[in-house]
Amino acid sequence: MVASKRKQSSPPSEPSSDEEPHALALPSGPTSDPRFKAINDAISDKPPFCTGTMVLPPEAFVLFYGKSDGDARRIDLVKTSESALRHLVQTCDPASFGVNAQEVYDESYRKAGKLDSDAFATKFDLERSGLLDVVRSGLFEGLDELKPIRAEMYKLNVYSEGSFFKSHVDTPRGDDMFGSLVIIFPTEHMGGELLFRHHKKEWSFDAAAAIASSNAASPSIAYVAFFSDVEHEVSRVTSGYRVTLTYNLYWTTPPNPLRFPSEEVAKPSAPANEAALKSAVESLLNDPTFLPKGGKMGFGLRHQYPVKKTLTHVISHLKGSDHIISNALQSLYLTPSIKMVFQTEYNCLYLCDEVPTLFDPGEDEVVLQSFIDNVPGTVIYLSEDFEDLETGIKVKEGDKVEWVTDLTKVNERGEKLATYGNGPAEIECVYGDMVLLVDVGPAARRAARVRAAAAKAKTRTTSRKKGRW
Ligand SMILES: O=C(O)CCC(=O)C(=O)O
Ligand SMILES: [Fe+2]
Repeated sequence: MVASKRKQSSPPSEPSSDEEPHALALPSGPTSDPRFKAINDAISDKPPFCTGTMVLPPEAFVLFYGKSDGDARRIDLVKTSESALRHLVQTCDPASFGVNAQEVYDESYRKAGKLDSDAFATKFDLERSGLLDVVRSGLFEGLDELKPIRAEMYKLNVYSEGSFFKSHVDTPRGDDMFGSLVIIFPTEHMGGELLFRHHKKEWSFDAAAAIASSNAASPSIAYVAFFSDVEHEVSRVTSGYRVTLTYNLYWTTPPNPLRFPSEEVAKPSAPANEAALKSAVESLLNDPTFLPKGGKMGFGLRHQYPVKKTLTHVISHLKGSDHIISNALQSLYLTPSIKMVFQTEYNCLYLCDEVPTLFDPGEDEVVLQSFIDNVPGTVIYLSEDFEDLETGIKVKEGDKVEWVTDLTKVNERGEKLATYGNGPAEIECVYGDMVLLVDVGPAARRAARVRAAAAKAKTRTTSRKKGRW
């Protein structure tokens, strides 16, 4: 079948000549739709990062470094001198970054020194410091605070006067990677704040100021951990030396499940907004005018997730409010699924069940038919009265998607999946824009499901209370 010429009873508006050929025609303003207001109001994110300082024993600040046999040096990053730091800078290589799969050196984008992990050894022991537990509860909420994570050391960086790293995301090094951790040593410096941008919000962290104001009797490091799909940059260092260790953070399985605190032993409370969100979804499902004949609720996810070929791992790796939404739906016996979303020609979205590999980087348009022929998934028509006169395909009532939270970003083309990263993208692992889709069934059947969920929640509370008395 050739790519159909889509004809619609109300034709999609032609982009005007000064518009991008692929200007997004995404479903607009669910956040302002009164039916979805309560849900959107209940979705509040904690910031996508956590920061702090940590007092460490004196040996933790000792660093050995060198690039060839026999030339290793020792430096104590608490008591160091200007000349010792200058030597460290001279030993570093220029730090690169990634534009898609390419490694790039460009001092107008990133100016910093780096040592790979085979050129240094630090006495800072991340495992023993207990910092990973602090990071886990700083980044995650509810039961996710109990999920085990692991860190892999990545690089040592030195930002001397005039150094910076412009806006980027951290390149995924596996589909189980969720974050990055930066340790900033207490070497004197000014500037070099880490700035974050996510969904129209901005934050910054000034590690030098945090260490200075910690007033600890013993020296401390500063740390910042963040979801690595969140855009960030290091502002220009205006004086001194900013010495950092970077780690990639991964989900993992507990090495010894018996040692790991189970839900029964330690149960962090659910995030404060989860109950409000659940009751807002409940009210919507109870509304007989909402998708009366059935259909799907769609939620644009706020984070991106690293993917290789399949998407099956994503549902258990959700971050921030994405995770809270999925939990609320599951507690109402709904089964959300994750789809990778592409905008195609003719005002259509294609929601893929796996990562497509059919892109021709030279193609201007993502052609719907090539998806249909090659990737399992679902066509979503953004116009309600869509009808393809050639094939007779119509939007059926039961196929309708109501976008409950904004679908702000979609993947446009394969080549755009990876962008500016802190290293070259591994071609088989990229960040993707995704949505959470959930079939809600016709109104008549939904009420029973909501009642059953409410009854189950009540039984759970009563039996817990009984146990306690
Ligand atoms: O040094 C920092 O605070 C962040 C560095 C960074 O973003 C990176 O190395 O990718
Ligand atoms: Fe980064």
